[in-house]
Amino acid sequence: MHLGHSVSDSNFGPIIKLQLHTRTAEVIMAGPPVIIWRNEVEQLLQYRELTPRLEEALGKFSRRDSAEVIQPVRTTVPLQKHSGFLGVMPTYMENDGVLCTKFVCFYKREEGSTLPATKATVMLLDPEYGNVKAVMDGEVITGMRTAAVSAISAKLLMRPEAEVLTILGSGLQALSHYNVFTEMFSFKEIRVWSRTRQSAEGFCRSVSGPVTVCASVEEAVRGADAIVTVTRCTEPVLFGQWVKPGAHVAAVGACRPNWRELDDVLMKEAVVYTDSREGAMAESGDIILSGAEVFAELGDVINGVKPAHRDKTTVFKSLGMGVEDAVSAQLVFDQWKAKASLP
Ligand SMILES: NC(=O)C1=CN([C@@H]2O[C@H](COP(=O)(O)OP(=O)(O)OC[C@H]3O[C@@H](n4cnc5c(N)ncnc54)[C@H](O)[C@@H]3O)[C@@H](O)[C@H]2O)C=CC1
Ligand SMILES: O=C(O)C1=NCCCC1
Repeated sequence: MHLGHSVSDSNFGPIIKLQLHTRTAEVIMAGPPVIIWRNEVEQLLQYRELTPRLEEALGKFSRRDSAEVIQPVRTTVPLQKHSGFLGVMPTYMENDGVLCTKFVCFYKREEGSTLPATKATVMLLDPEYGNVKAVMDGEVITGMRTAAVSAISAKLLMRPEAEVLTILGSGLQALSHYNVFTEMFSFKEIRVWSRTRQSAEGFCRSVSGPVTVCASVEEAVRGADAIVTVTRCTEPVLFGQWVKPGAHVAAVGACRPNWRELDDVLMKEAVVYTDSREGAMAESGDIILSGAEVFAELGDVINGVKPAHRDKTTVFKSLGMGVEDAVSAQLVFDQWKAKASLP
């Protein structure tokens, strides 16, 4: 460390009358964090760049090397009056110099509510000095990184000859999952089920290709090779008796220990993979209440330490991880700087 200039009161007031490191002065003079809001995040984040970074990050997380990733299970604060939770999701990636926190509020919502299930903000910090470098809208990041991780699970666990994809739910996650699954795979048929035909039809109008609206979950999932569950339900909606043997299920909703999307039959018959074992044991009602065994993390498969049972029925139980937000936010920030021609 070399010492920089002496800064006098006349320049900076009483706050800094110190020998400052040149770098410290730069940080202080760097000004407020940049704000990168929804439209800009949408323009800057692309699956083709995001997905390989997420795959690498899942592998790093599962190595449990504190120089690669420190990411505790998220802290949740109940917002009882609003049937919701605040989740705080810090992550530090020492080797990559990435320090990040996401704040995400998520809600159970009343039957028929059209309010969104989640609202999120992401902060990127300088790990050496602790100043906030960027504040970003977290909605697009949450939508895209969650869908991209489900697509990674399908790449690893779905049968290569898969033809039929079913999406249960028709909200934000349904849309981001449709986008990345159709970008990465070639399905012959895509089906959607939602609680009302109207919202399923609205979903079909919002996407670029043909989607079959199904009247029941059973009709939607019978014979499907890949099933994505992206609902806000708190009781099982997908039952094992309807699921084709060898199908792959990416289960994204039900992120509280007493919430369910999948029934016990499916949980016990399938080989169960998660993003984080600790997260799953703390937060996943589908795992905790069914007593199903977690076979592996996705990162274990990526690292080659656990097999991908493509021949069997597989469930990827996604809870969402801070490291996914950290990698996404760093990518957005890098792209933003490149666009602004900054170092
Ligand atoms: N694993 C992860 O990393 C993440 C999980 N999530 C979870 O994914 C789920 C979907 O999120 P979004 O698409 O953002 O929500 P959204 O509110 O945009 O869409 C939710 C969908 O679930 C349907 N739904 C609501 N209650 C239902 C019920 N009782 N039975 C069946 N369907 C029901 C709605 O009609 C809608 O189609 C939520 O549970 C959310 O908490 C969200 C972000 C990240
Ligand atoms: O990882 C996330 O972000 C979320 N996970 C589950 C619930 C809402 C947000």
